Amino acid sequence: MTLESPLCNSTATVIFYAPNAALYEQVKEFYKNVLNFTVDEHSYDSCSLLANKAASCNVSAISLLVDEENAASVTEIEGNINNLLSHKKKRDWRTLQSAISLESDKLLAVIEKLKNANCEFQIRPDELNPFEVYVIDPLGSIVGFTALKNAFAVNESSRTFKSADFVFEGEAASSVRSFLDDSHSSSNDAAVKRQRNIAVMTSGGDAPGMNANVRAIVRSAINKNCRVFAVHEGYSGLVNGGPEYIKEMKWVDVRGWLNMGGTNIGTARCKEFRERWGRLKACKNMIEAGIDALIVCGGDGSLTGADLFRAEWPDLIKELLDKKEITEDTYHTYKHLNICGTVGSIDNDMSSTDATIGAFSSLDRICHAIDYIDATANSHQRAFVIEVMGRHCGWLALMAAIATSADYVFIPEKPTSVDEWSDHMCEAVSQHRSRGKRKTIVVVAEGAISSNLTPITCEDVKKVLVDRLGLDTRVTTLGHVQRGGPAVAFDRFLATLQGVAAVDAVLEGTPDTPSPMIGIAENKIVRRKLVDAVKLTKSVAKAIEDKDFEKAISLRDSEFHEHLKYLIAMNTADFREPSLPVKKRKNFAIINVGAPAGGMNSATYAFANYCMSRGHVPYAIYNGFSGLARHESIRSIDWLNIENWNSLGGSEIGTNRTTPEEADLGLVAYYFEKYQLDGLIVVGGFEALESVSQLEAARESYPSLRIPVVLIPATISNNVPGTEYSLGSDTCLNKLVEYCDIIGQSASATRNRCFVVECQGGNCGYMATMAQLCAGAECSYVPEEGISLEQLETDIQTLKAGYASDKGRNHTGRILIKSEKASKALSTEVIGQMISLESEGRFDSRTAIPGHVQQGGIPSPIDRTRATRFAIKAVEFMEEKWSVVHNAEDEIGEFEDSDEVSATAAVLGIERSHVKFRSVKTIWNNETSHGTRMRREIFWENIRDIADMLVGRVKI
Ligand SMILES: Nc1ncnc2c1ncn2[C@@H]1O[C@H](COP(=O)(O)OP(=O)(O)OP(=O)(O)O)[C@@H](O)[C@H]1O
Ligand SMILES: O=P(O)(O)OC[C@H]1O[C@](O)(CO)[C@@H](O)[C@@H]1O
Ligand SMILES: [Mg+2]
Repeated sequence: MTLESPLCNSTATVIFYAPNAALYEQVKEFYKNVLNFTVDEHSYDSCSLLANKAASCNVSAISLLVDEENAASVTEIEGNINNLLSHKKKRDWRTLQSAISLESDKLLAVIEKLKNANCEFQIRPDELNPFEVYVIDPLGSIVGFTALKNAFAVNESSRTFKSADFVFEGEAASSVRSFLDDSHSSSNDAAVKRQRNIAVMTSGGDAPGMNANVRAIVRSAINKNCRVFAVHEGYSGLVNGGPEYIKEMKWVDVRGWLNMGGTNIGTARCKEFRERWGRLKACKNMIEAGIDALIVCGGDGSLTGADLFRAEWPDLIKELLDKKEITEDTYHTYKHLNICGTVGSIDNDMSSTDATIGAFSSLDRICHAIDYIDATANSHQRAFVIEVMGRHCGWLALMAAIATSADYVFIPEKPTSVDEWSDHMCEAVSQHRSRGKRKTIVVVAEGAISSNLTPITCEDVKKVLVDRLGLDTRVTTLGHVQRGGPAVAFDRFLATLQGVAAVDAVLEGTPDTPSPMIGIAENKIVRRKLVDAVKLTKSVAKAIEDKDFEKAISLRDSEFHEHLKYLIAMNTADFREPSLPVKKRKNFAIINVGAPAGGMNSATYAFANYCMSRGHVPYAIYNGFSGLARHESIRSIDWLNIENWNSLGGSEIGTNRTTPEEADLGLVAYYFEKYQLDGLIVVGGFEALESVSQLEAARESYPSLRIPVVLIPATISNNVPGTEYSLGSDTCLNKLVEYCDIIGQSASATRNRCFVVECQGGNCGYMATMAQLCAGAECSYVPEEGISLEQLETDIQTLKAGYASDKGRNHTGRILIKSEKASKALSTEVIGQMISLESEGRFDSRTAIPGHVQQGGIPSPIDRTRATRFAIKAVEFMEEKWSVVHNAEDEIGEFEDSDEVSATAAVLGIERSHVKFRSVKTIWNNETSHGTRMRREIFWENIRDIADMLVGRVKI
């Protein structure tokens, strides 16, 4: 049914499905006679029809009552709605709710009508100055009317208030049904009664990003009509209970938390919770505080505790009932524990997720420290033994060793025997020294062991280096420095998305759904069964205990396994006998194309080392295709020359945007022939994709180009078709977020000031969107959306309202992010001036442009380690595909192209949860927007919605 309201400034369409005729009539009656909507009638007798309708018309609200029988269709509808959102970019969808803007006199007319019709409704904040009116339709959906131009702005308190009243998103059957029950039975307070109480806790060792996680949980939950409580001091807070430990959180309470290290709600290692009596107390305290759902952010220990609590809950609550400590009613209300884990720990030791919140921040601290130590080690020709945290997990040590090209690493998952470890290490170190290396770095995980499970300490390692190799050796234990400081961008992103997903998960949870844990697989946030994740994590510990190290490694995620294999190969490069027989050894080359991006040098480093370990000759083509064509700038790579490249930004081999056709395709092919190249890795952005596409298309004409070619996307814009991640985008994002933190601090200190920060990214709004999410900026303007005056005005109104409601120390610096190409007419400067003019003297604005700073600097550990992984995968791909393209000839010796052959020119990218090689031809022909020089499909749109939601932005 589509209804149009003459009361509205613009058409408001409500679409609904009611499972029976009586209810259908009731709803129609309500909209038609009570709210005086004009009715344009259609009848829908199935959920799918409704879904189709939803997909085909301009719907701004949807009202659904769904019974159990139709639950499956709800999923279908939600699927359709999501499709609709992603394809048609309709951003004004709200399920199970509608918000209608009216002139204030019309609003008063609505109130009159509701009164006359004897409807239950609420007016907020009060009758004298009403700006929001709510009424519940017979399906249980909230219809809101507001006299304000935009329903979610105004000021902090009303924003919280408003959003708290508006959402029953995606919950479908159970919540709507009980909403309906409540609204039949009782008073104006129905909405308040329906609110769920969600508690959030941080537990175990603190980790950067925990605050971002709590912030996202608090705001997302408030936005979904829930009350949120923080349990302070981890499980101790739950065991002790009471208002001192379990405190309600409001929207403003988490302001500014995004970039704070540690955890502001405290954490603990709580012995009592390990005991049943402690968990019984926790159970009672949770019930007394009225908590319906608990989200625990912590490491493997905390989530093991959470899983145990979940398993025991029925017994615990029954015991409380039997002892008459709770009533029968309470027992029934809280019979099922609704619990969810978000994984926060620097150790990255939890199975079923690629990363835990805090791990990459910690890795960042470690890499910085080792980069610094490198300089002093090099100066004195010393050896350094560096102990890093990670408890029983070697992830931090392994990744740090890769990112800093350490000489050797000790991790618990791959021990050697007591007799052998010193020989192995000494062989690697002495070979590196004999090739001219002046320094030695050995990374030791704090949980390092030998294969009989005896610990290997830094002092043990030092003794061997001194006694056997005579090296001047120092030990550095990095300690808790690794846990401190602000979260890196990735952890803010991970923590925020996990927080939002956790709130969704607990709201969708039913007694029958298994408790979830939120993790990440490559680039995709995933929901896993907590019980399985805990089981798998325990099995790693058990495998180590049983000395089954192969199994331990296989049980860690596949990325861990791969990284370890690659590190071992790279570390023996150039001195062990290559692993391939002579006849399989090849000549492979690497080239950089486009603007510089963090990680380009790591890719060259890993490419060269891995090639050497296999027996291939690694060539570098210097200064792009133009360098090759004009100056024959191609040389084989010398091991010692690239030794410190991992920590260098920019491109050591030089990069430019010239494509082979622009440089001279014939000459390029000639040099490929001359150097007998068997494969090429191109590292770069859009021009690199174009280059690979040209090389692939020219195979028919030039036999020397009939070789596998792999594009490793590398550009800060992250706009390369065929991937959701490009090298350099993480480094850039960190630079930008760091910059925004500093600018934000300046804005805060100056009190009434905001900054418009302009960021790079070409025609792609990815960087601006991510910076908005990770820096907590008020909004971001991107080329894909442009800047409408209406949106700008709304954003300025929100800013004004925000500054007006700031009090005392609550003054916060506000930042707006603008992509350099968001608008042809509205420059950053103009936007800044408009804000200043519109602010009527209440605040002022400044602009800030970080410019090319975003391209440079020390590459982030993510870019370094992914570059390593991708470069080695690319070599493996070339080894595998060489014969496919080399032998692609028909009977008379002509080149014979086919899908299989053309797919040997590939993009190595991340799409959702997978790392994939995909045909450049397919990507170039079907997925590339050649005019705007970027991928056609936008994969980060939901990130924009989340970023906006968490700062309460109103989107027109
Ligand atoms: N098996 C368990 N049963 C009950 N509670 C547990 C269990 N394991 C851990 N916990 C609870 O979780 C708390 C934190 O666990 P732990 O010290 O192992 O840290 P973590 O969550 O693994 O984080 P991190 O390793 O990052 O410090 C413990 O102090 C305890 O209260
Ligand atoms: O801070 P604490 O309690 O000394 O614990 C240190 C441990 O915590 C962690 O930092 C996180 O689990 C481990 O890496 C380390 O072993
Ligand atoms: Mg742990």
